[in-house]
Formats: sequence, C-alpha cells, structure tokens
Amino acid sequence: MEASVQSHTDVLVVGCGPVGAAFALMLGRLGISTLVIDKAPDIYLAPRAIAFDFDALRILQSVGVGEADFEQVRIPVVRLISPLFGEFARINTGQDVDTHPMQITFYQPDLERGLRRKLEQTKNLALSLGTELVALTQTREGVLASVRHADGQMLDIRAGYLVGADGAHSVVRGIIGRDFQGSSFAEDWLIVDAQNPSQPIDHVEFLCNPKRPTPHMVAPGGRQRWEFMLARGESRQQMERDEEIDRLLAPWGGIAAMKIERKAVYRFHARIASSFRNGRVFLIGDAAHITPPFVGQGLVSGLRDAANLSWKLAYVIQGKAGRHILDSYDQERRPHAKAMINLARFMAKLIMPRHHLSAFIVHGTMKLMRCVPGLRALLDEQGIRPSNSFRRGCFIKSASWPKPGHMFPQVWLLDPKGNEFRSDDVLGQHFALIGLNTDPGEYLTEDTRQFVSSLGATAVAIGHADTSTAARFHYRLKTPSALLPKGDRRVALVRPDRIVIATCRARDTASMLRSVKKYLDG
Ligand SMILES: O=C(O)CCc1cccc(O)c1
Repeated sequence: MEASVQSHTDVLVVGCGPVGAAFALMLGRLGISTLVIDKAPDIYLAPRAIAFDFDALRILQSVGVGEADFEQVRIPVVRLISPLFGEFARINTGQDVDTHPMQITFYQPDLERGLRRKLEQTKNLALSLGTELVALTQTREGVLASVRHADGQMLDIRAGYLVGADGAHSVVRGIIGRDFQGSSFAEDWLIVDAQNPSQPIDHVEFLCNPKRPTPHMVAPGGRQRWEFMLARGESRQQMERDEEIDRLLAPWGGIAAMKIERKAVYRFHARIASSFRNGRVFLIGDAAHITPPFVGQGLVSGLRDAANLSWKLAYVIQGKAGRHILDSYDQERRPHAKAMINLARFMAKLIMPRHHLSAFIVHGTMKLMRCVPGLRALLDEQGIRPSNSFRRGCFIKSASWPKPGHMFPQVWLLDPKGNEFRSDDVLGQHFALIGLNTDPGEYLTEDTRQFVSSLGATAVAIGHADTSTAARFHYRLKTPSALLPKGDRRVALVRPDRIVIATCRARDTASMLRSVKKYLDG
C-alpha cells in the first residue's frame, strides 16, 4: 500500500451511477468543486433501470441531458391484463406533462454514457474511477475520507460535505449507521432483456397471471424486457438456463427469434434509510431508498433527491443560505420516497395476487371500478400517484397559487419574436422570480433587488398571448394554461429545483422577498 496524499474538494460524491452523475453535474453547474469516485472502472454495461417519467426528464433537462444524449421510447399506455378478465386496469401515459412525455423507457448504459459525456464537459468536476471509500470521519468543518485506488494508492480527501450515491449496498449508509428499514419480497424474479424479438410491442404490460406474473415492456434499440416471477422450488441456476428461458419466451417466439442480452435472477426490495443525513453526510438514490420496479419510479426518486439536495448544498457552501436549510432535504424527500414505495407495493398486490381466488377478487373489483367514470378517470390518469409536493420543508406556507411546497409547472413559452422555449430553460439554473400577468421587476425595492441578485435569480414576466398588454411581457404562453388565470397578477419565487418557495399578490412582492431572505438567512 502506498503512502496517502491529500486533496480537497467542496463535495465528495461516492458513486457515479446515474444519480451520482446527475447530482455532480448539478453541483458543477452551480459552481461547486466536486469530486466523484466510483469503485467500478467503467459504467455498468447491463440495463437495470428502464423507465422514466416526466419528472425525471425535466430534471435531466436541468443538466442539459435530453433526447439527443440518450435514446428514448415513448410509452402510450401501461396495461394490466388478467387471464380471466382481459385488461382490468390501465394508465394512459400518451400525453405530455411539463412539456415532456409522461412516460418513456430507455437503455441504462446509453443514459450513463450520456451523463458521463456531460461530466467531462462540465467545469468544477473531477471523476476518479476504480476508487473506493474505505473510511470516513466528520469534523465541525467538514469530512475526511480515505479512499483507495485500484492500484493500491491511498488518498485522504477533505471535503465540506460527502454524498453517498453508492447504491443499495451503500458503504456510506453503513458508515453513518443508518438502518435500511422495510422488507424484501419473498419471490425471486428472472429478468430477461432481449434485442430484436419477432413480435413488436409499443407499450408496458403486466400479465397478471397468478401462476406466473410477467411485466413486459418495450425499450430502445429494438429491445424488450420480461420479468418472470419464479414459482416456489424454481432455482436461479435452473431458471437462468437457456432451455428454461426458451420455454418462458415461447409465446413470443422463443429465444431463437431474438438476441438475449441479459438474464438475471433478482429479489425486489422496498426499503428506506431511517434518515437521509448524518451531519455533513447525505444519502441519495438507492443508498437512501429502494423501490420495487412495478411503477418505474426507482431511479426517478433518486433524481428527485439529487435535484432537491444539490442547490441546497451549493447555496450553503456559497454562503447564500444558512445551514438550517439542509434539514429540509430529509423532511421533503423521505415522505415522498416512502409514498412511491407504498404505491409500488400496492401495484405489486395487483400484479401478483398470491392465489387464483384473490386474483379473481382483486382483478374483478378493479375491472368493476373502471365502470364508474370518476374512478376510471382517477385510475387511468395516474390520479393515485403521490404528487411531488411537501407538507414541511424549505418554503413559506400559504394557500394561494402557485402553491409553495409544490412544483411550478413547466410550459412552452414564446419570446416577442415568436421563438419557442421550455419555461425551465428561460428560468435558468438558480432561483427565479416569476411574474404572472405582470413584470416582477416593477415591485422590487433597493434591498429586495439586491437580494434577488444575490440569489442569482432571473426575473421573468410571463403573460397571455392575446391580451392588450402582451407586449409588456418577456414571454407569452404558447397555449392557454392553468398556469395563468387571466388578469390575476401574481409573483412566485421558485427554487432551482422548481419547487415554489413563496408566492404573493404582485403588490406584496417586496414583503414576500423579505420573508424569504429572513427564512434563508436563518
Ligand atoms: O417493471 C419494471 O421494470 C418497470 C415497469 C414500468 C415501466 C413504466 C411504467 C410503469 O408504471 C411500470
């Protein structure tokens, strides 16, 4: 073993999977020096996560990663199918939400390559592969981490903060002594990823046969994935054999009709860390929570963690906010991650009822429920999905609209020349002061103007296209939207992760901003 050398960074990120990479990109773009280490020498070449929703695409948009960086397949519908009742439930996913497709699938190695390319191009970032964390201590001023390179070289890294993005078996979580509470499913699943099957599919379907529940979905590059639940007595060794896979895939033409890329037996888990933080150390992604795959939310939850924590750390490090705002990371993210885990558990009950009788009752009831138009709309349009909004956290509570603690919606905007923009791209990567039907700049006093500038906030006036005052606004809505009730002049201050921190009638802008300043200063 070679002698230690010393290095310093604002933030040390342990783990460069998609969540660690996206998180580092967010920090780098906010001007924070960040070192990312990963014990693997390269990206993991097999697909694992497969699904993203509009929230994930919006978060990736914030770090400049989109369709041009990784291939996507738009999913029009998620179908739940019973051998007795046919389609007994469905989620319509064909529409756009926040300007993005509601649901897509992707190929994880392709996404990871896209993220790594961006890492290489972004200032303030360094990546050290083949490097693992071996020890970690905290002081009042920061953390001291000992890491080891694959060649045996040891390095002591001093950092202001350390973030564990090191997956379900997180070393960081173990070191900071956080329990991983929850349960593991009793069943094993055989995951098969294949290219070029002879029978195309354009959607996600759950074949809910109690004998062999099978989620099945399309992915980019002519790929499809099947997840076969194993029955009692079926072993990993037996089920990963080609003859078994050929038998399971017989309804889709068998393995001769396709190229098998991956076959692996997994057990699914539903677990969450007892806290996402210990002092200067934070957990994000699978290190903080693991979600069964049935709602396609595992990686999305991790990206939400990254978006939530990155700006808070950056603003604290840069002295723009007090350390108390870091408490809001756990307050905001843990309940939502837990709600997503519970939704996935509920979905698991629909997909894999234990007996034929319970399948009959559960699937039959769902089919009947869809005969009630209100219920049908609720189920089909994802009305039961927990919204990404908070009861407690870093915002100033008020009942008025746009509601603090909720996401500010993304819309298409037109500039005076008619050029089209996604609103988040206009708002930039810092805070944004948004005037709805008004110019927020008109209400700033000297002190509040200074505060807005210290936050790096963009001030934007958004109005309707068809009003006589349209010319006064920087941007107009491309299409009418619930974002902007006509005539109501409101101002919202939106955080870098697009959560509304405070909102008011336009004439109260200065006092609203003073309250936010007081809150952020602590
Ligand atoms: O089972 C999986 O691996 C993900 C299934 C999935 C994909 C997209 C939407 C959804 O609700 C589930």
